[in-house]
Amino acid sequence: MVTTGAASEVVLVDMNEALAQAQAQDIAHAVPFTHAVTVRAGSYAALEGAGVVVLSAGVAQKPGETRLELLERNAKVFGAIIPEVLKAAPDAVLLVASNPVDVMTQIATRISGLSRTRVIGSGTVLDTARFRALLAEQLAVTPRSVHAHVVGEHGDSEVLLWSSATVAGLPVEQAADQLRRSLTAEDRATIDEGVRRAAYRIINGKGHTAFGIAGGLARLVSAIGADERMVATCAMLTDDVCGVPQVVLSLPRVIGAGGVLDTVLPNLSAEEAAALRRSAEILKEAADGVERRMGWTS
Ligand SMILES: NC(=O)C1=CN([C@@H]2O[C@H](COP(=O)(O)OP(=O)(O)OC[C@H]3O[C@@H](n4cnc5c(N)ncnc54)[C@H](O)[C@@H]3O)[C@@H](O)[C@H]2O)C=CC1
Ligand SMILES: CC(=O)C(=O)O
Repeated sequence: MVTTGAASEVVLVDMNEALAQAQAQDIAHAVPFTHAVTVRAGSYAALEGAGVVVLSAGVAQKPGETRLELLERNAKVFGAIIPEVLKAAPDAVLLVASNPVDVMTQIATRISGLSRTRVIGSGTVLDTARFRALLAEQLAVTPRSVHAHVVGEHGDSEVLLWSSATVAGLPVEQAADQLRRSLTAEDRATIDEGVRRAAYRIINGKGHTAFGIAGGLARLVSAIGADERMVATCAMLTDDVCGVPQVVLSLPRVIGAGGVLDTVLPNLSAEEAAALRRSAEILKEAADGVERRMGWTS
């Protein structure tokens, strides 16, 4: 947020106060090279007046662990922090990053009691970025010129929408032909694996992922602050996805002041629709299970 000027003030709140202080100081020392942003650590009370609160507290995956395995532990963390956040910043948009981000968005919606449009999960924003980056590399163009989306779970069952992916208005296969680049079934499988398994690989190498999600969250904060009506694949509680009712997952959403302003359902091939339905079923089952175990439903 500091390097892009997404906010004028950034406050870090963490149960580890010494860590929050140290991070805030370190980041503040980058400000002379970036934008006019103030950065500080604080208690929940310091969130007063915040337009957006990013929820990223909790535990992260260890090497080999799936995102869904974090569910129980992070649900308890949200039970503790969301009431505190809302006391200080009752009008903020909640932007959820903690994993499993889709189900955590459902939990945040329930605990906060806010309108579903004000509780956004970063969802597959990062996977969409990874898809665009890998396709761009394959086609030798900049990722900004690749229009492609990942929908469904931010996790193992996510769905890469190859059928609607375009470059210069052309389906990617035709663009690859004109650009004299290979895009065989094998290339596509490599890209699919590269997107779907990216977090596992990065966590194996450095213990956590940070830069990609930071870029995505900062971009979403800008879009909300400036009422941009930017389309991004964010997670939100949705009435029906391919026949699965009341499920939180990612679809292209219009993001602006106040949160999610609208949702667009892309054209899906039969295979993509079946995969999205499967992803919705997995998330629904995980969310229903944690709601039962936390005693929120009978
Ligand atoms: N949505 C996405 O695309 C991504 C999500 N993540 C998720 O974000 C979360 C955080 O990841 P990292 O920053 O790498 O982990 P981390 O362990 O470095 O940071 C988590 C922080 O939460 C704090 N915390 C824990 N319980 C708390 C409580 N009750 N109140 C206040 N603070 C509390 C800890 O003190 C710690 O500093 C994880 O769930 C991770 O899986 C990480 C990267 C990408
Ligand atoms: C950690 C995580 O969810 C990611 O980098 O995709």
